[in-house]
Parts: sequence; structure tokens; C-alpha cells
Amino acid sequence: MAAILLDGRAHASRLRDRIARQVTALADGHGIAPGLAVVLVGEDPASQVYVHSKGRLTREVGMRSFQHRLPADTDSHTLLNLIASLNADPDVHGILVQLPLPSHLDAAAIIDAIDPAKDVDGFHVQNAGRLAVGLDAMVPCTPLGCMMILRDHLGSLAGANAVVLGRSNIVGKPMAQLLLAADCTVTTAHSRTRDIADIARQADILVAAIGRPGIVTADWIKPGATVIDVGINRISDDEGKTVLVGDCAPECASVAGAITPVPGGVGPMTIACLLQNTVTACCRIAGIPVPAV
Ligand SMILES: NC(=O)C1=CN([C@@H]2O[C@H](COP(=O)(O)OP(=O)(O)OC[C@H]3O[C@@H](n4cnc5c(N)ncnc54)[C@H](OP(=O)(O)O)[C@@H]3O)[C@@H](O)[C@H]2O)C=CC1
Ligand SMILES: Nc1nc(=O)c2c([nH]1)NC[C@@H]1CN(c3ccc(C(=O)N[C@@H](CCC(=O)O)C(=O)O)cc3)C=[N+]21
Repeated sequence: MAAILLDGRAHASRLRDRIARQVTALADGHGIAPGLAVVLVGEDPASQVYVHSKGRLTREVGMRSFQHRLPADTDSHTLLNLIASLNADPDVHGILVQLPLPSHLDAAAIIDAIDPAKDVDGFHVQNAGRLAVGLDAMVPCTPLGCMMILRDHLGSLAGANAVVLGRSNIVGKPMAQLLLAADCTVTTAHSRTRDIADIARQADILVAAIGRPGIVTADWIKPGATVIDVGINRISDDEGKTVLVGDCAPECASVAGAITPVPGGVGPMTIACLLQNTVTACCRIAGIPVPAV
């Protein structure tokens, strides 16, 4: 039987509608407009596309968008000065520095300079630590979006065997933390994991965040499992056209119970969660609750 397709695009669109209502309530009730600053260093074409669509969707929900495009040879001093000015700017509630950064810049040091209260990516060690110990934190957007899709489809996740493929700081590790907080039994696998297909096949919930097209094949999947495909891989199709594919091969959909498509799955949820985190950051900074609308 073919898997249910978990439509991230539709879910993200509903989420953005709610965010737009929250933004209206903040304007009407408090005279505040949440603002998101996105910093892009260099001219990576994929990053330019993301930054452009983040700006468009930010304005679409009624928030303010500030974009800073810096040349690829920007030095760390200049970038740190920009971050300091965004930290101090009362119109800016969220700061995102697009990754990857050019190799001469130390991404960890740059992220460390962002005010944790404005770290809408949730990449700052303070936010990673707060998530790990169960305190209120800014939660990384991609894992947050994956959790929303899972909860929408499954309801309670308690007791499920969850396997996360990948252990990066931006996807795999925070994903595992969130699944653990939702009472799953969590296994994290990576490039040094032995018998990875056997481990993946134990999963009621399988999250693939490796970044290799089609590495997850049908034999990695427990029949009926819920599969979240985080991978975004650009490959050439038979006619030489560039297409976007996930980490899961197409035949996975004939074994899984439900699966997110690529494109149209996790990606749109990531951007919607970035907007949600900006509203959350704005409300926390202003000391008011997120409007319940
Ligand atoms: N949809 C979205 O919104 C987003 C999608 N992405 C996509 O998700 C994917 C992962 O991103 P990210 O976490 O940043 O990537 P990283 O390259 O930082 O991490 C990849 C992880 O996969 C593991 N890995 C690599 N090769 C293998 C293998 N052969 N078998 C098992 N594990 C392997 C690595 O293991 P090790 O640690 O041992 O090296 C690592 O932990 C990418 O395709 C990226 O484009 C990312 C962010 C957002
Ligand atoms: N500081 C930082 N924060 C990030 O969150 C961050 C980042 N850097 N660097 C790059 C990755 C990747 N990422 C994606 C966001 C949206 C889609 C997305 O919307 N994808 C669409 C398709 C878009 C297309 O066609 O290219 C989809 O899957 O349907 C994909 C990937 C955020 N990232």
C-alpha cells in the first residue's frame, strides 16, 4: 500500500495564517511589529534563493524583514560588528546568519555572538543547552517543523521507537532531543554506525537527515513506519535538469505508512517555524504572552 503523503506545504501555509493573526494581535494590542534580520555572506545560489523566500514570507505575515547581504570576503570583525548592531536594535527580534558561512569565518564564534534571546535558529549554545535540560529555549526550526508534522499525524509519540539518521547540531541532535522530550525511545545513527539499515528498520518514527540522495532504501523501513525526510539534495535528472530529492529513495513510499515528500515536506515547515520563532522571541523580549488566536 502506498504511504500517506504528509503535506508540509499545506501545514506550513496554515501555520503562516495563524502567525499572521498573531502579528495582527500584537500590532492591535501592543503596537509591536516583530522584525527578522537575515544575514547572508557570499553568493551561494541556493542560499540566495532561501534568503529571498524568507524575506517574502516574513513580509507576507506582516512582520518586518531586514536583509543584510555581505560580500564573500567579509572579515569576522565586520560581521561581528553587524551582529552587535542587530543585537542592540529594538526593531530586530530575530537574527539568522545563513549557513554555511565562507570557510575563513568561524561559524561557532559568529553564532556565539548572537543575543540568545534573538537566536531564532536556536543554534546558540545557551539555547542548545536549555533544550537539552528541558528549559524554555529557542528550538531549531527544522526539528521543530518535523515535530509539528509528527504530532499532527500521530498525536502522542510516547513510547515510539524513533531513529534519527544524522547528528548535526542544526538537525540531528536537536531532533533527537525533541523526540526524547516527547517520550520516544531515541537512537541516533551517523556515518560510523554499524548495520545502519537494521537500526533504521526498528523505527516506528524514522527521521532521515544525512544529505545523500536516496541513501535510505525501502529495506531500511519498518512496514507502516512514519518517515520524515529532511534531506534536500540537488541532482541532475535524466535530461540534465536540476531536481530536488530527499534522502529517501522513491520506493520507501511503498513500505512506510506515511512519509514527507521532497520538495513540499519539511522545507516549507522550516521557514514557517522561523517566523513562529520570531514571534516567540518578540513576545519574550516584550514580556507578553504569544497571542492565542
Ligand atoms: N528541509 C530543511 O529545512 C533542511 C534540510 N537540510 C538538509 O538535511 C540534510 C542534513 O543536513 P545537516 O544536518 O546540516 O548535514 P551535515 O552534513 O551537517 O550532517 C550530516 C549527518 O549525516 C551523517 N552521515 C553522512 N553520511 C552518512 C552515511 N553514509 N550514513 C549515515 N550517516 C551519514 C553525518 O555523520 P557524521 O556526523 O559521522 O559525519 C552527519 O551526522 C541535508 O540534505 C540538508 O540539505 C538541512 C537543514 C534544513
Ligand atoms: N542559519 C540557517 N538556518 C537555516 O534554517 C538554514 C540555513 N542556515 N542554511 C541552509 C538550511 C536549509 N534550509 C532550508 C529551508 C527551507 C527549505 C525549503 O523551503 N525547501 C523547499 C524547496 C525550495 C527549493 O525549491 O529550493 C521544499 O523542500 O519544498 C529548504 C532548506 C534552511 N537552512
